Amino acid sequence: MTKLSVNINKIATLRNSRGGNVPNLLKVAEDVQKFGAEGVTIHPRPDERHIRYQDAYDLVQVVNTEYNIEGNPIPRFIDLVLQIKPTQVTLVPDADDAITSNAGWDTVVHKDFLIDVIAEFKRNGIRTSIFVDPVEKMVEAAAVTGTDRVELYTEEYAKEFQRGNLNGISSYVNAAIVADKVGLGINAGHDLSLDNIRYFKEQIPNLLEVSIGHALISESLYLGLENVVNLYLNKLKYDASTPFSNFW
Ligand SMILES: CC(=O)[C@@H](O)[C@H](O)COP(=O)(O)O
Ligand SMILES: NCC(=O)COP(=O)(O)O
Repeated sequence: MTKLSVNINKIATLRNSRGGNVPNLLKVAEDVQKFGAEGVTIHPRPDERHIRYQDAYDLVQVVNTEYNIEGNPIPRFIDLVLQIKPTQVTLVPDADDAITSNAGWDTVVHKDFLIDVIAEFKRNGIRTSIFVDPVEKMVEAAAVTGTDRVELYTEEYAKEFQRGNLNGISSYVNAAIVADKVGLGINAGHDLSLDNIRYFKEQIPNLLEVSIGHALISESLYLGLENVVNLYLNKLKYDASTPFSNFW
């Protein structure tokens, strides 16, 4: 079975744009789990432009499914993860100024560093995953680091799928076969959506988990828009000349 972990970064982005607590991040985390999501993902970045480090601590009270924390293992991030001890940590090599994650690890070049960080997380009972491009060599080298899983970076797949190129899946299928061979579990994420998720899952049956944020939150807006516009219209039906017109 493939677990769905909902990335709630975008909820924090929206909240931070006004400085208050709307939308309420903890309530959204509670709700997505109530609606069936099997995990909650956050990706705090050093500038805290969306998820704040304090959010990561606060979420501990409400995440009762799998808690996945993603990020670049700089010292502050490592400390945060070791204090919280989430279900899983996903290591992503993103630059401080990256708008979003834009590359997987070079697991060959960074092998020694990854071995050390992963050992530390695993000593603390935290499952580990490394964000990688669907490149066989990177998956093979990931296995050497001792990680439990890799997360396949799916932006390229999503782009090709949108162009109508179903062959865009082939490097992912190969990477998944290699991961299986070297004993790594397979997660996937980035730009997965209602449009492209089914084909991905069909082609990679041993997919353990997907983390989805940007599209899922956007789709929730689109799919909820009609309902909310109508709720407002109903509220506005009140007419002062017939004071009881809004009572039904
Ligand atoms: C690793 C990955 O692909 C996601 O964590 C993605 O980076 C989400 O982060 P943003 O919500 O900041 O785009
Ligand atoms: N690990 C991927 C993730 O958490 C969500 O990425 P996206 O759906 O926001 O592109």
